[in-house]
Amino acid sequence: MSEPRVPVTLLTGFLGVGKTTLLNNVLTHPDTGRVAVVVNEFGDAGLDHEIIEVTPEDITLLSSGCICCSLRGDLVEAIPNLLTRRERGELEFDRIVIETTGLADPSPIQRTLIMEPSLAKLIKLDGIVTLVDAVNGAKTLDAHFEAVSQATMADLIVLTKTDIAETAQIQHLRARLERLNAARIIEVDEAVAQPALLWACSAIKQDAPQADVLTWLTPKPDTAKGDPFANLSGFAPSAPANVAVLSVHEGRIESASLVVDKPLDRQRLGIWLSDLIMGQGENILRVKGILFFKGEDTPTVFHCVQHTIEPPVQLKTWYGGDRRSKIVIIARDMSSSRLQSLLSAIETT
Ligand SMILES: Nc1nc2c(ncn2[C@@H]2O[C@H](COP(=O)(O)OP(=O)(O)OP(=O)(O)O)[C@@H](O)[C@H]2O)c(=O)[nH]1
Repeated sequence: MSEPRVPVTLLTGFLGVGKTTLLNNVLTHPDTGRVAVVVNEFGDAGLDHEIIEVTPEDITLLSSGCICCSLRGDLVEAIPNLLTRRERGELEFDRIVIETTGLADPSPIQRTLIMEPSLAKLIKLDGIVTLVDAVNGAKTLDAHFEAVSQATMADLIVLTKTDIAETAQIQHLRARLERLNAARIIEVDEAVAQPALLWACSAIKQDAPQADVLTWLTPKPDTAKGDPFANLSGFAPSAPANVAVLSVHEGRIESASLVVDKPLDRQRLGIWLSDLIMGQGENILRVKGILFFKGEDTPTVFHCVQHTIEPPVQLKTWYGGDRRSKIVIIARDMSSSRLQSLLSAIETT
């Protein structure tokens, strides 16, 4: 059965990173289908909706506030309104992009999109795309936890302003981001040339190709070690020489990962996950994984953000011999040994 829900992409990134510029490039690309845009602007002086180059009817503006803290109610109304207008034939679109304010923490928005019953039946969160400025990104990560949170939440990170950044600056920032998040990192030119890279970048879908699932979970196989899951957590085992000392904000972020050889019990794993989220939800930025359950031929992919568990999805196909479950936790203000011990409890389930 085809997916009736409309895919929604959350486009985030700090103030001035280049969200509107990328969106304009994507919307005018001949390969981009029909996209409805929801723009959230902070304060009364927002102009983004005036400089986005799609027809005004295709843009819904949520102004004077930030959707992560005050305007989630508006979002709950804006999306059904767009879909009603599509049903009436007033608008044509196949996907929705929400451009957040630069100060937005994506996790509460993500929670609204997944958990709000009136939205969950209409839309499917297609992925969180976070833009990071190659010139100013390092300073922004130093100064703003929102920027760290945006980078940590991403299913895909797009480096902007690479045209005016030094090569060393880009490498340095990449290494720093890789320590925060296992998500794939591309440069803005790639996204402009091939906008489809921005879509479906989360692997939470039944027909996700195996390679995409592995990239989503483990984008950087450590070929030197011959173990594709050596970088499972997205954190390098030790800081590469060119990585700056982490900012106080990044210092609050820890991660841990686990690979389990034997098939898991679906019910018990569910209890483990609920206990984790109920007990530690405030601090859990992300849990994601691929799980092989007893008696099931294909694995199940899942992810959670803070208190939100997105409904797990069992993949239709899986080839190859590696049938180990792999789980990553990224959290703030929790030690990696604490995370590791929470994860280890899975092995006794
Ligand atoms: N050189 C260069 N400039 C860029 C790039 N992307 C964006 N800019 C410039 O950066 C400035 C901010 O870009 P916007 O697209 O408005 O950024 P934004 O993230 O939408 O900004 P806010 O909505 O204020 O958060 C503009 O002057 C853009 O022309 C890029 O890849 N390279």
